[in-house]
Amino acid sequence: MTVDADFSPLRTERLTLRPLGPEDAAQLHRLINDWDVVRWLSRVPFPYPRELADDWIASTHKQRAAGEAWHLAIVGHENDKDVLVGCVGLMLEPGERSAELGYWVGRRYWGHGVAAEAAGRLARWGLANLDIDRVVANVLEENDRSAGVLRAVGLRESGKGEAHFLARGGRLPVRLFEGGRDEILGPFTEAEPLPATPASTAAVPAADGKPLLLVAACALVDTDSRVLLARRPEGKPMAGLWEFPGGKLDAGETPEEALIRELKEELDIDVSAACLAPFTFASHDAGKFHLLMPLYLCRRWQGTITPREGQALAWVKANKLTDYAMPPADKPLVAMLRDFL
Ligand SMILES: Nc1nc2c([nH]c(=O)n2[C@@H]2O[C@H](COP(=O)(O)OP(=O)(O)OP(=O)(O)O)[C@@H](O)[C@H]2O)c(=O)[nH]1
Repeated sequence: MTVDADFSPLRTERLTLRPLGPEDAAQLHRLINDWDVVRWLSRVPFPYPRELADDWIASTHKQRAAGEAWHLAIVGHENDKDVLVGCVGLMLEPGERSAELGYWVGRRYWGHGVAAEAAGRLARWGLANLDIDRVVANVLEENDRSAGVLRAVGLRESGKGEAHFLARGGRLPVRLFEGGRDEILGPFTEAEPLPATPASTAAVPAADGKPLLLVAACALVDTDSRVLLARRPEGKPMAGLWEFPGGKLDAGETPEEALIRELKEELDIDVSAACLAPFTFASHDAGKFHLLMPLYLCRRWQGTITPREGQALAWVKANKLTDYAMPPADKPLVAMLRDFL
């Protein structure tokens, strides 16, 4: 298997998505030089010259290094061996906060749900790790099978358009698809389980009849008045959104105690309660529950901030906070921080 230092392979139950290597060129060419595959693809010629496989594989590394596109090999496991079965890609749309999803699977691997499994994995990775809020795609008007794949990933049909199909030598009608974070990662309110311990839900329901979820959060502020944001990692509801470090209260904890514990667990820093200054709070209807989140300010801590849960971190100037996509509950907090700092 190709090991690419800049990209850790993504795994699903049956598949591995990894960067393509020169050794994939022959198999890639065997699979894609097939009219039944190419006729559905817009940017692929037919017949497909063997050298193009090498050139295209090389270009995928450049595009990934430039942060423009992530084209990956879909690798399955057959008779205890890894085999290339197709490709999947996500291409950023400059200035749009969206990326275009594309994929193809070799004919002999059709009918096993490979495309949906691979495309779904890459779409979820993209929403959690790239600066996008939407995944878009298009399929040739009569390509019902691919439309089904996109629906399985969580995209919905949003309109009609036209695209150039290289192998067919012209523009043809396409169906446009798109999906946002809620559709592809699952809606926050349904995916988010209520806390296992009742400690962070108040005994008395909120006025709207929903349990109150108590979360303590903290704006760590450095000497340049920048605020630390942490990105919710893949697998959590609202993955890819930026938030203030913190978390739910455990049984018997005060908000300060919860925060001190969370800051240690998430960032490996020691904070004393005396350094946590109450700043403001969020009160937000999150669907199944009502979120009540005190936000503290902290300018002093001990230790080096280290992302212990694999989360991306960013030190952000107050006037740049709105450039970061955050959960809806945080929006009023950002405005207050901007005015204060
Ligand atoms: N820490 C934090 N949580 C926030 C913010 N904004 C916001 O809506 N939340 C919500 O508050 C809840 C905190 O949950 P969490 O999942 O981070 O809590 P946790 O650390 O206890 O995580 P865990 O349940 O995965 O162990 C989530 O529903 C989260 O979406 C924020 O700025 N910081």
